[in-house]
Amino acid sequence: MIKETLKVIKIGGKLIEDETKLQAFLLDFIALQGPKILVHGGGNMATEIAAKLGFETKMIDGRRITDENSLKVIVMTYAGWINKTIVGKLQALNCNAIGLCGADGRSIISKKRKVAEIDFGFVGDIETINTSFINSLLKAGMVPVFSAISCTSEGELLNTNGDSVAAEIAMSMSELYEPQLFYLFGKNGVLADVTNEESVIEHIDRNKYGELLKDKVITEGMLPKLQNCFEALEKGVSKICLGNERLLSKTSLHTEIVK
Ligand SMILES: Nc1ncnc2c1ncn2[C@@H]1O[C@H](COP(=O)(O)OP(=O)(O)O)[C@@H](O)[C@H]1O
Ligand SMILES: CC(=O)N[C@@H](CCC(=O)OP(=O)(O)O)C(=O)O
Repeated sequence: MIKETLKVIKIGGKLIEDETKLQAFLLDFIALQGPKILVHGGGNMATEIAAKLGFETKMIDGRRITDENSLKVIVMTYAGWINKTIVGKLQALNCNAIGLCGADGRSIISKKRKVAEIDFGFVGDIETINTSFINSLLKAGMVPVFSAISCTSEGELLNTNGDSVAAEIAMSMSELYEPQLFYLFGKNGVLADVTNEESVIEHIDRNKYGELLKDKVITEGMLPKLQNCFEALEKGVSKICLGNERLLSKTSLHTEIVK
């Protein structure tokens, strides 16, 4: 049976905070035909708000150490201001968006990460995606907009990297669709030299990924983006691309992850 394409798009913090870039992206997004899901981060804004409240932010390998105070800040920032602002803008463009975190409709159930070498605090690793609930929204013509907050089956909200949320949704939805995954962030793609926007690496396979990790070409926020990509390709995601805010509309520079 040929499955319908489902586009899962993740937008990052730097894009969200730039009004012009966000609007350009949203116009491309609403023009996409067929079922689609938007996932957003917002790490930068959470860090700024936490600083204003006098809380220091610690990140390890692109993931936030989330204590009780930072959990409150991130829930308010991601599931509140950012999620509702994006939904409002999409509704203004006649796109029937619905904003969600993992608790809504038990859509993203996670488990608190066990303390190993690092105690990440209130950070969740995703266990199940409620594919039938998400599909019912899609079938009703809605566009789910997910913030990077998951929830345990006991109702505890947990911080979950937005890149992982997007990858897990794409992988799980492959039961029903042929998902494609797009990461839109502040650069033209994965760069061989992070200071040179023209140095986009057009294709990355497992071997190349290993080399890039070994040579520390991929660091910080790029790590969670690429971590799940090869698993996603094995688990039914048919295409994975990374690029800037115009990735959906243009054919110029970007990175594609290949088997
Ligand atoms: N090889 C690389 N190519 C591009 N960006 C990289 C690379 N290595 C590390 N990065 C960093 O990763 C960042 C993207 O991750 P992140 O800030 O989490 O994005 P977002 O929040 O927009 O999704 C880039 O802005 C850049 O600073
Ligand atoms: C556990 C963890 O790291 N969660 C991320 C979730 C937000 C996110 O992914 O934001 P960007 O896409 O803007 O980076 C964080 O709090 O930064």
